[in-house]
Amino acid sequence: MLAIHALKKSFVTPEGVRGAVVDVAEFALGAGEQVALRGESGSGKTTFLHLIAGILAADSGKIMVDGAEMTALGEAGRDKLRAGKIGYIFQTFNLLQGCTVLENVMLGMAFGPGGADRGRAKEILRRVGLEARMEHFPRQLSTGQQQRVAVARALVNRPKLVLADEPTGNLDRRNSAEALRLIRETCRESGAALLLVSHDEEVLAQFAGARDFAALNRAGGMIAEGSK
Ligand SMILES: Nc1ncnc2c1ncn2[C@@H]1O[C@H](COP(=O)(O)OP(=O)(O)OP(=O)(O)O)[C@@H](O)[C@H]1O
Repeated sequence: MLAIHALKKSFVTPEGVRGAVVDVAEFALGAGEQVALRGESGSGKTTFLHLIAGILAADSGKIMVDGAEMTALGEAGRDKLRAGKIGYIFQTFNLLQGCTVLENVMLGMAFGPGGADRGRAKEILRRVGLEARMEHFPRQLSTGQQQRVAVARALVNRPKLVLADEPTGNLDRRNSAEALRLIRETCRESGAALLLVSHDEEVLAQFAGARDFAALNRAGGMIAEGSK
């Protein structure tokens, strides 16, 4: 489902210093597999997930997603591959405040393989328990409900791979447990693989054998002060 080989990404700081942020030799995820990575702030985890999703272009290396090579594509090709195969759940939800719950989910479908499908959007919103909230705006929802919209948007296109970046970081303990359960259940139901990154030990404890992203990433994430 996901295979990564010799993946590298560096950034140039405003001071003109180039530093390696991601350097991952090998990483793989099987179809339907659920894996958690323990990643501290600054470890490069968001950059890693953005590379997999094709939001960022890699400097070198290879990322294969469901048989397609993300790293061989330009920006438009990466956007298309992401829309077709990947769902992304952000810590900050990334909902459009001027759009209703239903519109937020339908926008997520607009670039997907089947185009916008109101019936499917409603079905997934019912699945996450937001049947009565479809015409509400994000600000009218609790944070836990907003994250459920984000989960629905990530899953609406039936992606093969779901990436979750600190998905419970803005939720209290009860909502966090609920959101995690919902993410795992909906991924399982739709056969999507799940790659979740978090520093929350309670979240990580729910996954058998959560791995340290720091052990995987030879670059160590943070660009060191004064490094060249
Ligand atoms: N576009 C960019 N230009 C320059 N440096 C960047 C850029 N994006 C990220 N970085 C740097 O790369 C390093 C890792 O950032 P990243 O966002 O991947 O960390 P993270 O592990 O997700 O941390 P956090 O949880 O705090 O977001 C940081 O030192 C950051 O300053």
